[in-house]
Amino acid sequence: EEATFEDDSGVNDMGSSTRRKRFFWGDYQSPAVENFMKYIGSPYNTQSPSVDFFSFLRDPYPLPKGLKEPYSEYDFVIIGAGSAGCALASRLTKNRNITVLLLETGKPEMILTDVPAFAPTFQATDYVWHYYMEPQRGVCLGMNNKRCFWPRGRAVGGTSVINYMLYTRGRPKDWDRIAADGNYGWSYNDIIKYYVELENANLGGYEKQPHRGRNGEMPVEFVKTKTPLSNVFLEAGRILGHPTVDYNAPEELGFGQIQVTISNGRRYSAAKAFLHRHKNRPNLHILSDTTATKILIDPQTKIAYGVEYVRNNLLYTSLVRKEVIVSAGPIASPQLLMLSGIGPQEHLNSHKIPVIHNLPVGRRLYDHICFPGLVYTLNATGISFIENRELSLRNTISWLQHGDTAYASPGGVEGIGYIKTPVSDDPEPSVPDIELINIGGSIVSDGGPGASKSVRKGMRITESIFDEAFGSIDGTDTWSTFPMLLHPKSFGYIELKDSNPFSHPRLYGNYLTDPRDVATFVAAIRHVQALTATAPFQRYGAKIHPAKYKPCRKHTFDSDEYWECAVRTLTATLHHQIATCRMGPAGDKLAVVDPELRVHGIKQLRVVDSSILPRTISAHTNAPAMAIGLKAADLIKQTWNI
Ligand SMILES: Cc1cc2nc3c(=O)[nH]c(=O)nc-3n(C[C@H](O)[C@H](O)[C@H](O)COP(=O)(O)OP(=O)(O)OC[C@H]3O[C@@H](n4cnc5c(N)ncnc54)[C@H](O)[C@@H]3O)c2cc1C
Repeated sequence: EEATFEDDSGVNDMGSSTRRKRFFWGDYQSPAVENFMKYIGSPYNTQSPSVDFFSFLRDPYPLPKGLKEPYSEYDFVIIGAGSAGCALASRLTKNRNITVLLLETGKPEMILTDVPAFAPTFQATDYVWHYYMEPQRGVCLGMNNKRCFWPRGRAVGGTSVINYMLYTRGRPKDWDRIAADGNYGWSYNDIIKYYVELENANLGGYEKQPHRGRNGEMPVEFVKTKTPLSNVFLEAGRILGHPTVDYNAPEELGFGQIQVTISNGRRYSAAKAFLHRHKNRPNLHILSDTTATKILIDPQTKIAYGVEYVRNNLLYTSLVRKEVIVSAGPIASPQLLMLSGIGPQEHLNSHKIPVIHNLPVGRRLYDHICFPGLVYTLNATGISFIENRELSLRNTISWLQHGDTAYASPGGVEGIGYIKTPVSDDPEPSVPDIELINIGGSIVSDGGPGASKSVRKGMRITESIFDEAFGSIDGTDTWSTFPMLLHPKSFGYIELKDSNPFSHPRLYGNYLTDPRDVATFVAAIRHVQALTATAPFQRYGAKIHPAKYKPCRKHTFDSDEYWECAVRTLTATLHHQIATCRMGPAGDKLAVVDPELRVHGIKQLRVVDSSILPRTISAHTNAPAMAIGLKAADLIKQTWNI
């Protein structure tokens, strides 16, 4: 399969020549999505530019007045306007003498992406990349074709446009361990500065603490509407010795009310926080619907000097005076490096990609998986989120006016609890091995007649597995917590499928290949059982639902073997893939970038996004990605004295 280019070179309106060719690439088609919702993320198809029926609802990023084409040269080109890329672009362009081109495959956000409750729905649209993990024996057994779905955001704002908006920073020890590996400048004391810088914390009672920021662009708040179950979780936690805390505070482990990047009931993406207010900067050019296909690197000098990208079926080249920065996220960043000749030599050879530098790109991948099947029935009605009850016209109007009601809820998540199970082998008491995600409902809450079923669909759970396990309680009042494995021993990797920049790479999760990961899940489930046995939960008659899963029929309900099988059936990722462009000092055999995020062995090229995280951290990865973007801006400014 080969790309063909038809010459259509032109001179742009600024008088500088831009290499511009018509672009065709084999058979790439937008992933098929079956319903109306696809149009809000309007299909992306390189064969014919799609008509965007909803463009009038989107928030456009036009080039500065009078400029019809981008310049042919910039100081920096940033590939990917995601959590990290937006933060970085905002800081670099503060200096009006510095020009930045920000390239993004996806479209700008729109009014519907602002609604927190719709978060799961976007996984059916072209606001995400529809990646699937390669089949792996013994996991994801309950998912369509036994494959786990790995969506990533495809929008100006990246994954922060479609994520669940939970705000977590990680434990101090997580960051200190990254620094101890030789990554100077990445200890907790170094990184907290960037969390404080980005936050505008409005957390009744907590915001005055020294570790919180009040002057940043990103609102961090509590959710306005909660169920009574939110306090039940905290109360039960205290009974079992988990204090109620600001879980983002450095001091102690505990349970806390959820903190979110939502303000006045509206999602705050990285684009909203970092780009909107700066979109008129003449030195920041943002191109949406634009895909970088190659980083241009001189094979002799190993200097990155530009980027090739496709926009409206035309192939462009932009050169850089200073650096190319790859912020395309943990799947696309390693893919783009490999397509550009940086990666494992043998692997690149096998795809006939000329090798510029041999590095272990994509060879390591950590992820956070969880188990969404721990569902409790209750003896009362009207106390949990149920879509059919909550997403009413009255509540829509209230949300529009006051930013409240279930529309403002991040998918029903109400709290987080960090625990250290008895099977943890981490000698450090302050590092948890499980995060409990407290839900004011469960995966059956969006079920029942006419409901969206969007969470189970987002996870790609098959209808038959779901119905057999949960059909009898679908759409009823329930409580649930998703235990998330924070520091898996198992890890995967990424490889190219081929050399087509529009192909999806091959993604290998290797979930639960280390038996200690299974043991941690089982220990977490036992802890939740103890939690729900306490008086606060028993006031509501909380009773575990004995879900029947086809692959687990031979196991007795509630045996360790049953739970292992259940976890292997509903193996759901929380989408925190990291480490595919791992950071590490020179001499670290697994490192792709150095502690200043420069690609080892290549000049003028950095990776700035969640892919650089070398180790798992006890956190969801949006806040860390934004902090990485801000820190990278300081590193780059130091390098160039700007
Ligand atoms: C469904 C879901 C829910 C999540 N929920 C949470 C949560 O509640 N809290 C939390 O902290 N984290 C959450 N995460 C994870 C978190 O949002 C991401 O880890 C984080 O946003 C990643 O930031 P990033 O900058 O590394 O990459 P991204 O934000 O993914 O940005 C990469 C950008 O690059 C673009 N791109 C890729 N290739 C190219 C190319 N070739 N040319 C141009 N552009 C390109 C992409 O379209 C994308 O916009 C969630 C993730 C998912 C998928």
